[in-house]
Amino acid sequence: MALDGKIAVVTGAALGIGKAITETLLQNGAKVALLDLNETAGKSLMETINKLYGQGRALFLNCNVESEEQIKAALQKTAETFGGVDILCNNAGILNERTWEKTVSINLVGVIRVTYLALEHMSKLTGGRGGVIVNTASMAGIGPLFSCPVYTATKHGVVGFTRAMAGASTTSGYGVRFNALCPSFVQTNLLSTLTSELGQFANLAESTQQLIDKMGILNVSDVAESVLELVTDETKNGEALLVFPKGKNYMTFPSL
Ligand SMILES: NC(=O)C1=CN([C@@H]2O[C@H](COP(=O)(O)OP(=O)(O)OC[C@H]3O[C@@H](n4cnc5c(N)ncnc54)[C@H](O)[C@@H]3O)[C@@H](O)[C@H]2O)C=CC1
Ligand SMILES: CCCCCC(=O)/C=C/C=C\C/C=C\C/C=C\CCCC(=O)O
Repeated sequence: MALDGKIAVVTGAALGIGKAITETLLQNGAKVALLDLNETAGKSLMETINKLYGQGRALFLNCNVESEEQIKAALQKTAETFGGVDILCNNAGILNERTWEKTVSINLVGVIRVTYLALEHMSKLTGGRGGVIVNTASMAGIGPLFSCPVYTATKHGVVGFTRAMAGASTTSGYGVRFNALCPSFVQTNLLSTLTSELGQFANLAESTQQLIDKMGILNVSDVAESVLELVTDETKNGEALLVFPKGKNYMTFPSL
């Protein structure tokens, strides 16, 4: 899938991995709607984008993925401004084992909520052009992080949702591919604030740090390049792409 002129929506676009995904999609010719609840960071990124790419390639929309109303409005504005939606990157996420219901609401329910509302614009069954959805899960969507059981559960949920939606799309004819991105540890605010967010599992902070030291840390641009692969390679549907500092590979699941 060539990206020239394609229209992308990225959630959690203002910082971290979402910011890098946004920059990579822009560099490859897409127009991007940046959805985030951090208005200060979102507007600042827009200023940079406008200087680099000129006006009209990107649009910042203040949107909390917990709000159906705000998501609907953001998708409508994107479709009106750019002329549809071809690519969705469900990337917004938090790690907080204290406010664990919020973690579920953003990381898992948020992905489902944005996906269903975006499909109204993207699915060929409802007048869309088809396209591709990439969900940022995590390697914790494949294996357990002992210090973050709820975060782990949400990411396993995202991988399962992505694979089931890929099958539903193929069988029903949405014309939309679905893939999950599963990075190991990435240098962002989420990782640097980790120790204060573990709640009742704070005693496991040290063993988690040992795991981080052992696995190493990715930079956001490596992760964004993997998103580009999942977006552009039209053979990929229902995949979970594992991304490590030393390389990447597609997860093989047991066939049932
Ligand atoms: N940093 C890491 O080591 C890894 C992160 N991930 C996942 O990558 C995704 C992005 O995380 P990072 O860039 O590391 O985090 P980050 O904290 O650097 O950035 C997250 C962005 O999402 C936005 N956001 C948070 N809640 C939101 C909401 N309710 N609605 C809209 N926007 C919201 C924030 O304002 C921020 O701009 C998350 O889903 C995370 O679970 C996956 C694997 C590793
Ligand atoms: C705890 C920080 C979480 C940062 C964000 C994230 O999603 C990173 C995940 C990276 C890798 C974890 C994946 C699987 C766990 C593999 C082995 C688990 C060993 C058990 C343990 O000590 O936790």
